[in-house]
Amino acid sequence: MTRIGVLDLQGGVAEHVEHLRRLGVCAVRIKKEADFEGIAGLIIPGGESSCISRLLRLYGLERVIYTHYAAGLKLWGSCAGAILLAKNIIGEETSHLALIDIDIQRNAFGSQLDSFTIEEKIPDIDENPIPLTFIRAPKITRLGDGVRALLTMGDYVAAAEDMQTLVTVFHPELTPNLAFHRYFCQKCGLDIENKTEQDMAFE
Ligand SMILES: NC(=O)CC[C@H](N)C(=O)O
Repeated sequence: MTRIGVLDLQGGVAEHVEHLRRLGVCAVRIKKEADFEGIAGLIIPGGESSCISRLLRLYGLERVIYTHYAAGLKLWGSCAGAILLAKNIIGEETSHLALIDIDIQRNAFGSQLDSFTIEEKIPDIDENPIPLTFIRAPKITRLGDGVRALLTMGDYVAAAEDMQTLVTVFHPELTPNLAFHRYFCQKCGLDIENKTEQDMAFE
């Protein structure tokens, strides 16, 4: 179980695969049930949550995710992925996978034009500030029991986790920084060396 899957239906797949590769982790593009074999974690990338949700159902992958989740698969949803994993989407009647007890508000910052990148220190993730890119990002507005905030910003939470699932409303895969990918791989039980980004750039 040393591989990490990236759900490859729509959205920012290649960027996650590249970040995992830079960490020396075997990344698997997940398109069908057989691809889940031997993965310790699954990244659900950013993109368009309604589109990814439709494709998940079309290809029968919701059931496969539930089965593997029940067997211990770790999950990370970035942006649209976080929306897909949330138990409750504000203003919508139904949720999608509903595997982490949070409320989330879609498109909470406005349109694509209101995208931005900031740097924040997130002590649980890395000792150095991490660049965070928000693109039509949601806001996490409630955390349920067993869910803890990794980054709170004013009136919303931007990153959170429970025992099995990590959610970020921003896109670590769109910056050169590897801290969130390293953290997720460690959450999945992978033995990631603590190499710096500079070390890896010269490999
Ligand atoms: N960058 C993103 O993943 C945007 C998410 C998108 N606004 C949605 O609702 O799915």
